[in-house]
Amino acid sequence: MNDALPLLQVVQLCHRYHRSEAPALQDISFDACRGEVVALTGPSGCGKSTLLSLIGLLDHPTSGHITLLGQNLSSIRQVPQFRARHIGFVFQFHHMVPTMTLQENIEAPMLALGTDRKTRQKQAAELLEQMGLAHRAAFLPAHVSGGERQRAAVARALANRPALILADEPTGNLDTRNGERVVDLLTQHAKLTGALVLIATHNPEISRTAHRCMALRDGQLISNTP
Ligand SMILES: Nc1ncnc2c1ncn2[C@@H]1O[C@H](COP(=O)(O)OP(=O)(O)OP(=O)(O)O)[C@@H](O)[C@H]1O
Repeated sequence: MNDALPLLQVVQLCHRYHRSEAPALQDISFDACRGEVVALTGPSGCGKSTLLSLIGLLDHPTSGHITLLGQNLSSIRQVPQFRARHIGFVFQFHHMVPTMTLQENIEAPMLALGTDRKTRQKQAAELLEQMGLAHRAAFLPAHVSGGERQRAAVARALANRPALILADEPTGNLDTRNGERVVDLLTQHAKLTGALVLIATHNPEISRTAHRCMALRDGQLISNTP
């Protein structure tokens, strides 16, 4: 892909859920580049999660198109593989597999791509170290703190070194200190790897520290400011 092109291009995106009267998204257009941290803000129900789910190939738009890494998402044949390779997700609730240790949870996305065992173990150990979790590698999610679980969820999202991280209220369930740590880790990752990080949030601190803030209201993009 040409590095001068935006990593993500969203063009006239509209989405209407089955049987709902008002559209969840209306005519959304924007570009975003490698290494950017973009906060997506707006009141509850304005369309933030919907936008992330369309960009993350979890749903199909009613109209408009999205280009990621130079590829129109509607033309992608092997969606699970594309998603696993290029997109990392962080949600408000961690969604870790409860019967797997933190190390195993972090290795899981690499296993899905067929990464060999030695590489998986090495990369998971490095990520655990970066997240300050090396001492928790062999613990089950239920046996660590909420902040540690969420950092492990961030590590899992970064495991395949995706070009795009989609984070939906990643600090919504954390206290201020743990929330800041999660955002710092995502920001550091964007800087080091050139990944684009999109964070849907109600947290004003994230909007303040992001490189750019996009505000939605009633499904429309009402501002897009550095
Ligand atoms: N699966 C669904 N079926 C029908 N309507 C939906 C569905 N998911 C969301 N909506 C509606 O789409 C609109 C946008 O919802 P969305 O979850 O994207 O908002 P949000 O900004 O992420 O909200 P929050 O900040 O509360 O998470 C809302 O009116 C919501 O009720």
